[in-house]
Amino acid sequence: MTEQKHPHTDTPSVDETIARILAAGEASAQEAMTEEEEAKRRNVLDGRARELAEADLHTEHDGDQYDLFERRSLRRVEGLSTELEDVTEVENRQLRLERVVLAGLWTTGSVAEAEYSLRELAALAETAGSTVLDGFIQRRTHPDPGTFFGSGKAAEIKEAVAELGADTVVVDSELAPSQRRGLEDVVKVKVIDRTGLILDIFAQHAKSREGKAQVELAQLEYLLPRLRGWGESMSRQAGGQTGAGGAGMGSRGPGETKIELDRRRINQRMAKLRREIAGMKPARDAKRANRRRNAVPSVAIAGYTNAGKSSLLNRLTDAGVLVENALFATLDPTTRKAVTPDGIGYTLSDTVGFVRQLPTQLVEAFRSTLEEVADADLILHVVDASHPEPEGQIAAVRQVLSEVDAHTVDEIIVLNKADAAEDHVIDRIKRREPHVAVVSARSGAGIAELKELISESIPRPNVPLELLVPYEHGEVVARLHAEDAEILATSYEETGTRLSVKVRPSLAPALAEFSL
Ligand SMILES: Nc1nc2c(ncn2[C@@H]2O[C@H](COP(=O)(O)OP(=O)(O)OP(=O)(O)O)[C@@H](O)[C@H]2O)c(=O)[nH]1
Ligand SMILES: [Mg+2]
Repeated sequence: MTEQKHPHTDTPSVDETIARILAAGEASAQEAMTEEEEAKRRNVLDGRARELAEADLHTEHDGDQYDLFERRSLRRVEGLSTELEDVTEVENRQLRLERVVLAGLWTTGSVAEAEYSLRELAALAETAGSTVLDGFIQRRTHPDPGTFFGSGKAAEIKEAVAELGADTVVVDSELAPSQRRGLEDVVKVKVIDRTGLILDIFAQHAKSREGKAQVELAQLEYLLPRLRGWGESMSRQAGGQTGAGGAGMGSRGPGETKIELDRRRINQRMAKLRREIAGMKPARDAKRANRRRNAVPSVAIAGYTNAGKSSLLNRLTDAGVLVENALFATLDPTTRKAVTPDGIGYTLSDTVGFVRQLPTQLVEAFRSTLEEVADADLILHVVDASHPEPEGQIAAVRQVLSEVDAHTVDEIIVLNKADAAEDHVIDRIKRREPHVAVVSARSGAGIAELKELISESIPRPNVPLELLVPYEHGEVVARLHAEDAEILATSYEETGTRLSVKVRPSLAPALAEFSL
């Protein structure tokens, strides 16, 4: 990511930027910290920034990663867009983020939490293809109703924007439409919020027809209530009809007609998308029903974005799924066949990553995809153990899981990136969680143990049978080996092969004639 990022020598590096974010946070925190604490926090920040900048490392299990090549070749090139003459031109559905300034409000919790959140916003912005120039945190109990930040901070942001030549301010919350507009009027460049940014990344990464439809639906849902803001600016542009005239006049002006037209078009488009998405469900349901009929256990991989879900899928199945050190690399679920060490087959699905404040529009639009997680026999909840605050990520993931009714499914916490994690963090989580596996998808450490744990945790064949299979029916023995049967004992007698097995209920009737 770094190679195309520094067209000017005076462009600050990400590390410098992140360091400044930290400095700003510290200034507002007014907390005395020991040197040691300070050094530790600084490392955490540096590490994060480095991590997203460093070249990706792939294992042989990740395959050729053709998608990654394609995605890289589509990355935005800085400096191609024309400056906005008028901020009211902002068009939500095609954000052109390039040189951005981040700003967040710190209302509750510790300063560290506010920083994690802003640092994550920096990673999100980078994933969307922009260069992060600076970041601000304001300590304030309530957002300003007009401009979100207080007037002093808003002016400071405006100065930074002008000085650094930023074209966008990204706010680390969801803004009310009027606040977004109010802040834009102060800083004079476009303002987008966290939700808009996440939607933009999803739009860039969606590949399948279903994924694209889901993202578009979420974007339109986000846009609809914000239309009024855009409409007002349009009529303002058209000559100020809404100016001093009050609501009556504004609602009858040409701008209003346009809003209504837009609104109707958007509603029609949303209805069409909903129908399309619903239309894709039967194929998925059929697949699921088929799996259920054959009693193939299903395991879903879920977890925070960038936790290593795709890497783990590749490690467990050699699937060659896209692995990228970017947020929301995977949007389209991939399902692969896997087998336990003792030969029981199961399906393993990779899913879209979660994030704090995952836009509700996305949870809704992706509901059909996420329902597969709820339908699984087991969830592998992958956690980046090298992250400074894994517990916060676990909580955010569980929040989304409960929104899609997946919180009752059996769960194994898979502490990934053990190669880069600190032991005390791993110990801390192990003490708190009942089912934990510690692995490194990168090095392969702990993978064998995880496979055993999966094997013990999925529904196993449970109908015990004693069979005597005549030698001329060798195909039956072969089938027992190939199908999901657990072979407990085998002996060879005069009249045939004697087997003590456990099979799935669906297979038992076919074996009745050989039963003892
Ligand atoms: N150090 C270390 N890095 C890892 C490990 N597993 C994955 N990574 C890295 O973490 C980054 C994210 O990996 P992915 O597998 O794409 O993560 P994901 O959870 O699928 O991410 P999304 O699809 O974006 O939600 C990549 O740069 C991986 O190389 C690990 O065990 N150790
Ligand atoms: Mg992934």
